[in-house]
Amino acid sequence: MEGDIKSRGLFDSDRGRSRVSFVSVFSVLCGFQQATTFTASTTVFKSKARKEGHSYSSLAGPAGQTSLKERLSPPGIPNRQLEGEAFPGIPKFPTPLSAMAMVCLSDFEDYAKKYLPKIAWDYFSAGADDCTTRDENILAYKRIRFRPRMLRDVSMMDIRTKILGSEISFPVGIAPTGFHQLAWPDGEKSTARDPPNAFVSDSFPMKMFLIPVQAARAMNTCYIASTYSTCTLEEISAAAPGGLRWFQLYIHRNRAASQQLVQRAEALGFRGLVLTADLPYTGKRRDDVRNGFRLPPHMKVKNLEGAFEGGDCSEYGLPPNSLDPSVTWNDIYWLRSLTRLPIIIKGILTREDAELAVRHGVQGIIVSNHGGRQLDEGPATIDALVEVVEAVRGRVEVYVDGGIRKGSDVLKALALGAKCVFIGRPALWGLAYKGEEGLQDVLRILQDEFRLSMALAGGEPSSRDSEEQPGAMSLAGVSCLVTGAGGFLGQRIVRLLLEEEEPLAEVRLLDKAFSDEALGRFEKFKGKTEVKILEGDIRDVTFLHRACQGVSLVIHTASLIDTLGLIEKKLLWEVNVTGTRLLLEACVRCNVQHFVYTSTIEVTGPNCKGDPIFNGDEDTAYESTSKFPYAQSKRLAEDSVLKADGQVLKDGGTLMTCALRSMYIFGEGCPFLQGHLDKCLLNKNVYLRFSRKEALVNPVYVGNIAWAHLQAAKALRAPQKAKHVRGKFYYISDDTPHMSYADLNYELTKELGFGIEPQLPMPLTALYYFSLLLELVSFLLRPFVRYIPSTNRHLVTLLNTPFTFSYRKAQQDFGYAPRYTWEEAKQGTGKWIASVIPQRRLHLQSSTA
Ligand SMILES: Cc1cc2nc3c(=O)[nH]c(=O)nc-3n(C[C@H](O)[C@H](O)[C@H](O)COP(=O)(O)O)c2cc1C
Ligand SMILES: CCCCCCC(=O)C(=O)O
Repeated sequence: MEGDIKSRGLFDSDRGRSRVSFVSVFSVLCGFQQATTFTASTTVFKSKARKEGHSYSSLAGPAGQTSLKERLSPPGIPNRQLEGEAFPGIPKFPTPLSAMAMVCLSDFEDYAKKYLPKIAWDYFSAGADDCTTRDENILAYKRIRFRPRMLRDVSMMDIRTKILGSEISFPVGIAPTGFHQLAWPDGEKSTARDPPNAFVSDSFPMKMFLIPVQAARAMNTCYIASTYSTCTLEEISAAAPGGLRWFQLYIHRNRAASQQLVQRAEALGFRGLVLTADLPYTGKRRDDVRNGFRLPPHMKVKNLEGAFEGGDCSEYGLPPNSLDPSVTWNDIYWLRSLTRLPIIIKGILTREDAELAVRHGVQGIIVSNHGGRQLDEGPATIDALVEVVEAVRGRVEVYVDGGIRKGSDVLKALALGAKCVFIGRPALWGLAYKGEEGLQDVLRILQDEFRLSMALAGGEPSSRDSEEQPGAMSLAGVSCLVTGAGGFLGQRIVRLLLEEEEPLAEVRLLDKAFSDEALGRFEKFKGKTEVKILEGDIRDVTFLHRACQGVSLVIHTASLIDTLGLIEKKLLWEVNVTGTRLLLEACVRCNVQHFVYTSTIEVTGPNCKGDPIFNGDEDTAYESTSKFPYAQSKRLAEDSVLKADGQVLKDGGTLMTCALRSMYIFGEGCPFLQGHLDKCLLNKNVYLRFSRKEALVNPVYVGNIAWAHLQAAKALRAPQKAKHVRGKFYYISDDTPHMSYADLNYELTKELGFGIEPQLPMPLTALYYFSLLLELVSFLLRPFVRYIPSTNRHLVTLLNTPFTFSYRKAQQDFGYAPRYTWEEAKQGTGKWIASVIPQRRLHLQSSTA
């Protein structure tokens, strides 16, 4: 059907716009500035002379099998002390080796430096040439300063994050490093074992930050296993089945060997493929040259055993020149043809390469300079991060490694846009200290420091950009299409868009038809923004195509709402599901980048068992069994919207979407409130009680849910926020007190002298079976007459199940905060109800006469 597009420039004057100023609840966490003095406490690389060290030969015993105690026990200290045994009569701690002595990561460094064989230490600590970049990685962090914020309730902080869809306990993973057996006999098996066995921190002062027990105990992090591991991939994955592992690949001249490695890793359950891009040749590490670095005979690059001919393993365990220096960007396509694993490229330092990485379809970027071991005098990674994050604009995840030695370094990296950081050498020092336990200690200290820094800085780095980047959270100059613009919510969204302090370029209002009242209301909010009215059908592809042309943001509220089963399922599907999918397709064709979908709490429930939820959130597990057509149609539509996130637009851009699951919406113009009011007027000004008092829900005021749409749209446009928001759904409630639906009607109007029935018309169970009976009657009559009962089981459950949700995640991720208080919402709505009473009475009189 051809849509009738009435495109009129409604408003041409900009006077009289009301002022909207948004004061973000979450604001800048971190900025950075140059420090005037360097405190350079990291002198370990330069000034500390080594006192003693093992000789290289002590690593390999007669049969290449020296025991752990022999290998790591420092001269003069009995081996048993390493196992925590006390000398007879001497207390177990403090000793220089007890975990209590290890306070920060440099303690582990000191330990490793002191007790590792010199050749191993030198290999681990090596940087290329003068080690300028290696040291700069650390110094650059010291030049960055926080702008701490106060009084922001940091009593509960959730430090979990997700990388490529997998949750990790805090944003630190283990970078790929070679030859872990040089640090600990079990080598990479110990490293792999660590993350899933991680800990719950009980060290002071972290108790006060403990997040809910289940989350804390199930801690996990990501380990990237190197091609140059001294254990096989099979051994590594068997050591910690189920742990989150990625595999790091160097491409060798023997491509078949590389291909086989990739496929082995995928089959073994590694969940990401990290291609290291910065090592076509090995950088010049002077100490390795001086030491004539070779692996001891009992250690091998086990994953590549047999891949190369000849016994010369003089270049880091493999024959010289076995790496392929001819690798190019096109090899990403080759890798893509070998595996379905997400590809993460490691070693990116410039915006140009970041753009190429995105264009070649990688899923993640690790900003890295290989710990300063490759090109010397390139940038510190934390400095390069800023440039890469800007270039990537939220299209793929960005991580960083190099120089992270403190929890506050992690916070800085996150504040500057990294999704997660990786540690290289510190993990090796932990291993050298006590194998997997030592690595756990390193992670625990880093985690505690991170949490403490975050609390002291005043909150989460994800929220840093709202004040920091002027314009980042704005719709200035945007062309926006609002579907369902003539509806109760749509109208309010349009009003807020037109009231934006920084005007949009254009707002297109799409609906099947607009009432004159609605058009009149829009007129009131006229401003600088051009407004176009588009009347047509959401199922009309041509109409949608024209509506989306030249638009960069779509707010899709159009939907048929049906709690009674009044609407034919086919029509409900066509509008709610097919209409949404057609609109998404039109967005892809017309290069619309941002899409906000109005979903509903009914997508979640309540389910037919009436399982309650109190103060739930996006992570609350719930069996959503409702087959009610409206709920189902919204669930499918929401699913399509969230799955569309990341779709490539016709011009090569990316579609970014999110969905807002709205609570029941009340406010001026609410059709449901009007329906209840009519019944109340007919019942001698007493509201019917259709929900029991205990069935607490938290409805949302229309001004607040409309505001959430604008906030979500702004967040999708701001790269720092978009990465958190894209592809996600959010519950949107506000500070309306929790009460039953029936009590809401009463609360809004009690000042007008209305009352409410004290009880349900019959006990809840009876009401439920009565509804079932009516449904049966309706079913039996269907061949003869269409009878829609006034109640049904779904409605009884919906109205009588406690179901409340917090808006905390929306607040965290995109700074949503209700714009109107409950008092304001109540007053505005109450006034509106009062204003419509006379005309409703007249209407009722005439229709009952
Ligand atoms: C001893 C050592 C071995 C390394 N081996 C690898 C490797 O096999 N593959 C790789 O991609 N990066 C390797 N790297 C680089 C690390 O993945 C990481 O980029 C670097 O260590 C981060 O710096 P940091 O040590 O300051 O944390 C190695 C680094 C070190 C120190
Ligand atoms: C021939 C390349 C050897 C690399 C060994 C591991 C590594 O990346 C490193 O930096 O060391």
